[in-house]
Amino acid sequence: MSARLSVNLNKIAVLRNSRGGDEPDLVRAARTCLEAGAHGITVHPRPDARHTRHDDVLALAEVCRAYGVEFNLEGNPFAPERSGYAGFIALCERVRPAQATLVPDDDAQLTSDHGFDFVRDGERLEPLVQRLAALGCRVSLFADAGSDVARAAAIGAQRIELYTGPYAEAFAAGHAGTVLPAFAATARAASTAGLAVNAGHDLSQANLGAFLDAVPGVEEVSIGHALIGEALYDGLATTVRRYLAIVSGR
Ligand SMILES: CC(=O)[C@@H](O)[C@H](O)COP(=O)(O)O
Ligand SMILES: NCC(=O)COP(=O)(O)O
Repeated sequence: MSARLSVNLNKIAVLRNSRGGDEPDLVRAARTCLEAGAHGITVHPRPDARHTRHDDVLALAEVCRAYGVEFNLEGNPFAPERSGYAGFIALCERVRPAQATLVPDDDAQLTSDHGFDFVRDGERLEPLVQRLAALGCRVSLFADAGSDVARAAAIGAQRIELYTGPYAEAFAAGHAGTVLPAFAATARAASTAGLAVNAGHDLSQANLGAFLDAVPGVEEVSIGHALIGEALYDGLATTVRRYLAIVSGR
């Protein structure tokens, strides 16, 4: 089984937002990725709208529908709605993404930096997981290596997404081998509990292959920051094809 590649377009939105206006255009970027063979599109709108915004979510959901690929919407279901941000569940009700990935990130965080504590958060997650499942969304929960993933299965999630930030850091420091066993063990525990496994955060062309070789059964990787950065040098379509070459056959 090859892992599928969902391209996160948040960073294109950051560039666009830095000047206002519509360029670079997220819909064009999504089409470019999909025509290059990407299996899906991911965005993670934040309540402060510093990346993708409500209108982006609607437009990208439409593009994914038109291409027959999965739209993966990420967000914190507990973040309160505010002007310009309807709230994660309301957004899911509006666009019914193929996959809703719940992430416990606060406004103050620069980026996502940990998974859920399923023992502590399980009770309040459960009704939201059920609500999203009733909308027809596959529900994936952001999870740290070593977390109690059986509890994620017990509250009705269908997948976990392994938070790979610590792996990327260890890889960059030359000691990926010290953290990979925990990721592999968590993936195996997820699979035993009936959960499929996604992975994401700071994955790159440099570190992706070693991760997929060591961690069994990863079904999808969502990649944005490194991919969009690499695309500045090599072009978006070429970069997506390079990621596809890495994931294929693993
Ligand atoms: C859950 C996750 O890891 C991604 O959604 C990541 O947060 C995207 O990157 P930015 O936070 O830079 O948008
Ligand atoms: N879920 C992870 C994601 O969408 C992309 O994370 P990153 O590659 O931007 O760090």
